[in-house]
Amino acid sequence: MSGGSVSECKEYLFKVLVIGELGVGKTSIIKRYVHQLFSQHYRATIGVDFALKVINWDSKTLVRLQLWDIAGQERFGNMTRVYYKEAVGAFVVFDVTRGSTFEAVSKWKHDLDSKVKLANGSPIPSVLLANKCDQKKEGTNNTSLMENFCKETGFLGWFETSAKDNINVDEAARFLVENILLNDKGLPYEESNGERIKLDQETVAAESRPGCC
Ligand SMILES: Nc1nc2c(ncn2[C@@H]2O[C@H](COP(=O)(O)OP(=O)(O)OP(=O)(O)O)[C@@H](O)[C@H]2O)c(=O)[nH]1
Repeated sequence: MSGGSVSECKEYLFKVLVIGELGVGKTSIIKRYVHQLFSQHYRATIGVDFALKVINWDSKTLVRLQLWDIAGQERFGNMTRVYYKEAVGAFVVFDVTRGSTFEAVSKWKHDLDSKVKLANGSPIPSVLLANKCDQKKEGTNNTSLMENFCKETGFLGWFETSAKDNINVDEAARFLVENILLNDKGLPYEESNGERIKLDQETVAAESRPGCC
């Protein structure tokens, strides 16, 4: 009897945080990524919300990306330590139309790095999202400034995103997952088995998983 193909398949559950100031578009980015939806209507997130994206990464790897949408109003409170626990990656989001939200990025990054680490003590991989780029003033090019900022603050990289126009959302997620997989620190799904985090069924959207494993 031939065998082995099932056991060769790896499944991961990655907890990824989405943090940043109030109203920068955290919920919208997740909605765009998971449901391909966008709404102009603003409803502040209270506490934390979850969404799940299942990615057939390749023929042997399935990634369950659990996105934790942490309300901007939860800023640096005691609860963030609880929310951050066991995260293996993060997006820090700011709104390109509001400078104050960019100024707050360093604080979010510092808060993140002080509260969660990889098993080897390194900061978890994080990516900076300059959201609402559909509203960016024409002719502004901050590429070198942003690259320097990422180097100084320890972000792996940055993307201009628009949840509204679906710009770079998938690309940013792919980039982060690639880096998380390099660390390979996610728990194999069998070990975590859904017990670690109870998902709110109403906010969970799982894609079907054709073809993999
Ligand atoms: N033009 C534009 N508007 C956006 C974009 N992303 C989000 N918005 C709008 O910005 C507002 C806030 O978006 P949310 O996704 O609720 O922001 P949030 O960061 O989750 O807010 P909190 O949960 O309160 O911290 C909403 O009115 C969205 O429609 C974008 O890429 N472009």
